[in-house]
Amino acid sequence: MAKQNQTLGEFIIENQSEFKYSSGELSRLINSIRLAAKVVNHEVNKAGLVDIIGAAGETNIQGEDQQKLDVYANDKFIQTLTNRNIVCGIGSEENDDFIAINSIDENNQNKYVVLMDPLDGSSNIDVNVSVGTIFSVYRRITPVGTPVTIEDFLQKGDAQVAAGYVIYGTSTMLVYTTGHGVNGFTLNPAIGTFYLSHPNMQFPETGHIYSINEGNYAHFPQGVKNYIKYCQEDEEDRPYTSRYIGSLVSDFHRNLIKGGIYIYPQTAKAPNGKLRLLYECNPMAFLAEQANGLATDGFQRIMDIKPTELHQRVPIFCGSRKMVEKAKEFMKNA
Ligand SMILES: O=P(O)(O)OC[C@H]1O[C@](O)(COP(=O)(O)O)[C@@H](O)[C@@H]1O
Ligand SMILES: [Mg+2]
Ligand SMILES: [Mg+2]
Repeated sequence: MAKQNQTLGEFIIENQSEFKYSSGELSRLINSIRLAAKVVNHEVNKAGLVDIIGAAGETNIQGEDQQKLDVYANDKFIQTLTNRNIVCGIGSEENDDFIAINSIDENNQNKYVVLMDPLDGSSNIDVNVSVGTIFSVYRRITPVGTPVTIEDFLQKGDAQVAAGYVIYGTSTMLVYTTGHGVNGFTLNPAIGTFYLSHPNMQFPETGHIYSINEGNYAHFPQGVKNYIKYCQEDEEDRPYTSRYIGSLVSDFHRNLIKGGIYIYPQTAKAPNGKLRLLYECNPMAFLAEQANGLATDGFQRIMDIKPTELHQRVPIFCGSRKMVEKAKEFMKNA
């Protein structure tokens, strides 16, 4: 039973037995994410100083200019996970291909793969708006003792054993699930410890906030246009409030606490939307469903989608159950 203000370390140990493969390895993996989050948090908090902000001068496989903090966060998470001798592979937004990692004994004994978005909301780094890190964890499907392959990464979201995010905002929080509900931990920067501040987080059944980049309105599918009109109508408990931070983690986190829906749909320009299935949409979908919410691509559950590529994109409708169901209705009837 989660105890308020329990430390993250205590919580991990106490809940280890809940996990069917519990051998302490997943706990060590979550602990290494905790460590990397603290290191990155320290750097993010300085994201006004000249040597921290701005572009790193490289472009990633998505064609985006990598920010210095994208690269820094990527390096820190890869380093920390590798040092813990716990993962056999990492897939990252900032690396074209997956990174195979052999166990220290060089017999490919590690069982987990991690997919991550090391710095989410990169466009907000230089303007002092909250950003995040997103992670998703799977057990490998190829035999232990052999090198990891792309198949270990292209698993449906339903096979995730853990997922979560770190939000670097007014406070720094780590929010995650291992399939037994969603819990949020706040970092006390003075002593560098995460404390359980948000036990058993739940999406309110419905809400009054919709989050979508309306700047793309002209290019949205008719179903999305109709749903936005519905949100803006002067009927019943509407109009809803439009809130869009432009960092998926921050928009998701606000809606998780207050009730709301986040939508990044397909557009005429981006027929599969913008967000990446493996390290943005699947982890948020696992969290959403574990918190009594929903996540679809407008038609089917995100976690039912069989991935085909490491960096594939999908449309996403995610948040309070009744709001996502309503949006789905509009997509179906458009
Ligand atoms: O500026 P847009 O097109 O609205 O996109 C914003 C979305 O893109 C993202 O920034 C993509 O994530 P990255 O910053 O990790 O590339 C999301 O966090 C955010 O919700
Ligand atoms: Mg992102
Ligand atoms: Mg990113």
